[in-house]
Amino acid sequence: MIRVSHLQKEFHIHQARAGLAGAFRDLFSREYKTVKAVDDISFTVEEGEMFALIGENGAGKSTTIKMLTGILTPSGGEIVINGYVPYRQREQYVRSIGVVFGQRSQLWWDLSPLESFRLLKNVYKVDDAAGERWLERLIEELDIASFVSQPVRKLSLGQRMRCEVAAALIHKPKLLFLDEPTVGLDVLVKQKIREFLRNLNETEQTTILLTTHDVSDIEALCKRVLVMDKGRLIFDGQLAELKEKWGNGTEVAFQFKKRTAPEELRAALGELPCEILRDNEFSLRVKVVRSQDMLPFVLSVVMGSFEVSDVKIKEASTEDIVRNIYSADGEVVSHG
Ligand SMILES: Nc1ncnc2c1ncn2[C@@H]1O[C@H](COP(=O)(O)OP(=O)(O)OP(=O)(O)O)[C@@H](O)[C@H]1O
Repeated sequence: MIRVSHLQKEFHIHQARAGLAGAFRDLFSREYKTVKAVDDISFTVEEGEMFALIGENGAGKSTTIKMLTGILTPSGGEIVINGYVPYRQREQYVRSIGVVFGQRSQLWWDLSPLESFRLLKNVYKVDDAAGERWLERLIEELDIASFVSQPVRKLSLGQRMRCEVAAALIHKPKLLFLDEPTVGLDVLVKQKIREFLRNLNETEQTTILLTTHDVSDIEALCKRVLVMDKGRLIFDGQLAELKEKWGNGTEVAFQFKKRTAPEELRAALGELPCEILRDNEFSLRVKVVRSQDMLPFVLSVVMGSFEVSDVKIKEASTEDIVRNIYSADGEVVSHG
C-alpha cells in the first residue's frame, strides 16, 4: 500500500546576521542554512497495517506525514501510495486517504458537524444510500449523535476530535493518517477513539498511520513502530522488538527461603550475560537484556538449584523504552 524509498526533505532557512550592520548586509545578500528534516528514509507498508511513527520534537515526523499526504513535495526519493505519487496526483490521491491533523480542523466552525459531513459527502460524491449508511455507522461507533447537530465552536475538544475522525472517514478511505490524534484528550475519550480505530482496522482493513507522543496510544493500537531521529529512521519493527532493543531488559526478583549470596547465583548461572543485584540476604534480582532467549533459562536454573518462595518478573514498559531512546540531553543512545 505504501512504498517509500530514500525519501528526503531539505528546508533552506534564512539566517539573519547579528546586529544592525548584519541586518544591513542581509538586504543585499542573504545567508541560508540547509536543514535536513527528512534524511533518506525507506519503508513499506502492507494493506491493513496499523503503525506508529514516533520520535522527539523536530525528528521529522510531521514533515514525513506532510509528504505522505501530498502537502509537501520531497527534495529527493520516491513515494508511491495506492498506485499514486501523492504530490503529483494530489487531487485523485486525496480522495483515497483520510487525514486527521490534531491542530487543523476539517470542520466548518459555525456549522454543525452534521452539516460539514453533508458538505464533505458532496465534495467526495458519496451522497448515496451506502454513503448514508456509512455515516450513520460512524456517528454511532464514535458516539457523537448527542452533539453532532450543535455548532462546532460549542463542542469540547474531545467531542470535536471524534467529529474530526468521522469527517476524515466520510468517503471510506483505505488509508488513514492521524497526527497526534489524542493530544489533550481525557482518558475516556482517548479510549473511545482507540477502540474505534481498532475496530475500523479490523472490520474494514483500513491501513492506519499515526504519530503520537502518547506511549499508551502505541501500546493500545500498534504492533509496528517506526522511530525517527534527526530526520533518519533509526528503528522499524515490532513494539516487542523495540522493547528488547532499548529496554533496560527484564528484571526477575527472586525471594529465597534460605540466605543466598549473589556469588552462589552467579555460579549457578555461569557465563550468562546478566546482572545480579542484591536487595537483602533473602532476595536477589537478575537483570537480563535479551529476555526472550534468557528468561526461561534463568528461571529454570534458579528454580532448579535454589529453594525459591516467590518470583516476580518486571518487564520494561514502553514508557521506559521511549525514555531510554532519548537520553537526558536528547541524544539517541546507541545500541548498535
Ligand atoms: N517549513 C519549514 N521550514 C523550515 N524548517 C522546517 C519546516 N518544517 C519543519 N522544519 C524543520 O525540520 C525539522 C523536522 O521538523 P518536523 O516538524 O517534521 O518534526 P516533528 O518530528 O514533527 O516534530 P514535532 O513533534 O515537534 O511536531 C525541524 O528541525 C524543523 O525545525
